[in-house]
Amino acid sequence: MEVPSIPAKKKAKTNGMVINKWNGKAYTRRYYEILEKRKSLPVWAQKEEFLQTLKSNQTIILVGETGSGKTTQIPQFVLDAVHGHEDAEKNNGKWLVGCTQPRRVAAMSVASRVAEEMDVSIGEEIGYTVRFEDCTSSRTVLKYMTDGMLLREAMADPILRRYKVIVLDEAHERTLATDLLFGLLKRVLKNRPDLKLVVMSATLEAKKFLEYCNGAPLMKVPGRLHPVEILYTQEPERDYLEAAIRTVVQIHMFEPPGDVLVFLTGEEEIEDACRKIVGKLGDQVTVVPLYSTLPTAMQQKIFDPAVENRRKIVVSTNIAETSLTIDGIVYVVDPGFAKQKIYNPSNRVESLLVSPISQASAQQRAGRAGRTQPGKCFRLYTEKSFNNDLQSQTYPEILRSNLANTVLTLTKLGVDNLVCFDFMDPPAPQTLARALNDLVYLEALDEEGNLTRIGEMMSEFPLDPQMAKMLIVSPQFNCSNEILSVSAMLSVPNCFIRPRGEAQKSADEARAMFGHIDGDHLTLLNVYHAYKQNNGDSNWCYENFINQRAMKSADNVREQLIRIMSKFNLKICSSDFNSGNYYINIRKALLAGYFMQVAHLDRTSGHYLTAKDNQEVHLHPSCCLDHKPEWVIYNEYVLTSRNFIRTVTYIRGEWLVDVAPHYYHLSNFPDGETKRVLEKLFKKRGSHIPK
Ligand SMILES: Nc1ncnc2c1ncn2[C@@H]1O[C@H](COP(=O)(O)OP(=O)(O)OP(=O)(O)O)[C@@H](O)[C@H]1O
Repeated sequence: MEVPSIPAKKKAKTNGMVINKWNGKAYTRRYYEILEKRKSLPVWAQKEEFLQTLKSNQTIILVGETGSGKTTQIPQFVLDAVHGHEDAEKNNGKWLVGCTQPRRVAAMSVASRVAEEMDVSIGEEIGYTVRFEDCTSSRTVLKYMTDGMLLREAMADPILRRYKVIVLDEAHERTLATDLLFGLLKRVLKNRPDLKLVVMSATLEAKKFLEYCNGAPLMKVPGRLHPVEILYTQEPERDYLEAAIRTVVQIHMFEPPGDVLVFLTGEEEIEDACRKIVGKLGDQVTVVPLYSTLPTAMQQKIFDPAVENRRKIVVSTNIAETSLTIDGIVYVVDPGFAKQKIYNPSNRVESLLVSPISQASAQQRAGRAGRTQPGKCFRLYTEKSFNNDLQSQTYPEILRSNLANTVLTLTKLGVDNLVCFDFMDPPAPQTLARALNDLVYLEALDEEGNLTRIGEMMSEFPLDPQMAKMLIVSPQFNCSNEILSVSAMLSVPNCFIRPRGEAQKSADEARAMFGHIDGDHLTLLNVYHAYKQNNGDSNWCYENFINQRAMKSADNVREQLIRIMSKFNLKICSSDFNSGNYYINIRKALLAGYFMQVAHLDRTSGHYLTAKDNQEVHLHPSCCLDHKPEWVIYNEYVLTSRNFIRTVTYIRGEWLVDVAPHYYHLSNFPDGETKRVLEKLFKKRGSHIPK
């Protein structure tokens, strides 16, 4: 593609008004106000240089400090440069500029900001797509999206035909999807000389990108709009949560007005901190939590302006770490920890563990202050610790993840030889082998590693491979309707509201009413059915402590999954509710997807052991089972003070032999109590014991 020089601004004047070329309307006063601010951002000083570099190169690496204007401005510069003379209407979806973000909150909020800056409506000329939500139209010319969504698009359109320019933002975060996009785009660029790639990163890892994108020019954008003062503690803190709360109180007492952003590690800790801050400061402050499982509308509350004379305190996980501008934030409190994914391929356990953040993360966090005015960042660790103990970069996600989904994606993308794929950091062979193995067990790949018909279908579902498999086989168990509902419920934030204080008991009682004797998956199904029977009534939700927004999302997700099922002519069916098999069929279908996530009760110790890997696990406190069945299936492995399994359902041992004999094949089963029990089961069935 020949990138034309920036077209001279078309000043179609009507009655002295300048018309917005994207929507044909006169610019509002707000547009000009924002434009003045935009022009003061550091990237503006290098707009010409950037456009020239873009014109003469296929790939550019751009590094800039947080707040220099990369995320909001660069895609707009690109848009101006590639814009032909057709307006958005005429373009009719023919071409696009895409900008990826590692996190959905950022993709959504940055898109809104850019729509405001361009004086157009969000979802029209500027849009976003995140998993299960597409806010774009045929007029869209600039699309912000999560990196995972672009990867999905590549599955349907491997050369990303519609894109003229792709901007990979926050590349230094090294998320799994961004890393895969790197490798993929490298191939696509070779086949599409007209496509351009802009890689944007915070300063630190530029060297690595330069080596990887051999020959691409590096452009540096120095400076930021407002300064951020960094303060460290003199001594290490023993309890970071307590220290964070204390710091918030001190900021409130002694610092001038300005809102506060506190980084903590997870939902429970955040809710706990919010309660304690309110306990100490009462209605002098407005405290707003932010974490990924909070429904979108609740997440948006962080952007509500603070009530007059009240300081706003946002308590968030690291999802607020990059790309987000929360107007009014002056102070950042950074205890230096985050939950990070870790994966152990030898026992297939992927879990989240609270660990120290990297220097790169710390800088991103500090960068959330000083965006719309000067700021301060309180690091709750010593300067020495920052310099000596924190790793400079966050360890790439690809090196600490279960890669089953990745392997499925790459296979679908036509990458036959994974070992030859140009990974920036190649994953451990053991992890790749494990992923391949799991996909063979799930029948997504054949023994030669080729995608099967089931694998083809699985790759179309935006779900983990096990859930996709469960959906695909559910018609065989005559319960696809129910499995759709369970999958939808598992894909949205927790539907149970559990307020602190007096209402907690009533909430627990309400939840118990939905409890199903056989476990949590069926409890979720009960909630979904009850919600539908009550026509999604908001009073019903309120009275039953059910999160209506989560339920609405579940409905939406379910519709999307139905569309994918229909595409493959997968039957939507149910067993007779009054038949004895209604729930049995559902539990068997659950097992047909999650047969690798089964635990067996060890009668002597009273603990569960995961099948095959013999890891000791415990039922999570949220589990609704009132007894300990011999065999259970679980949705998630949670590593905290103990190893917990969460969202658990009772299954029968014989079903393992019926539903997944290939996995429970005794020849590759480690010796121990579980194997002995399985041997008995095989014998009881009269089936030949596979050796
Ligand atoms: N929603 C918003 N409200 C007010 N100002 C905003 C908003 N979004 C962006 N800005 C302004 O634009 C500046 C640049 O934001 P942008 O996200 O483009 O920076 P960036 O260089 O990508 O930083 P980062 O890497 O931290 O995301 C912000 O510091 C802020 O001054």
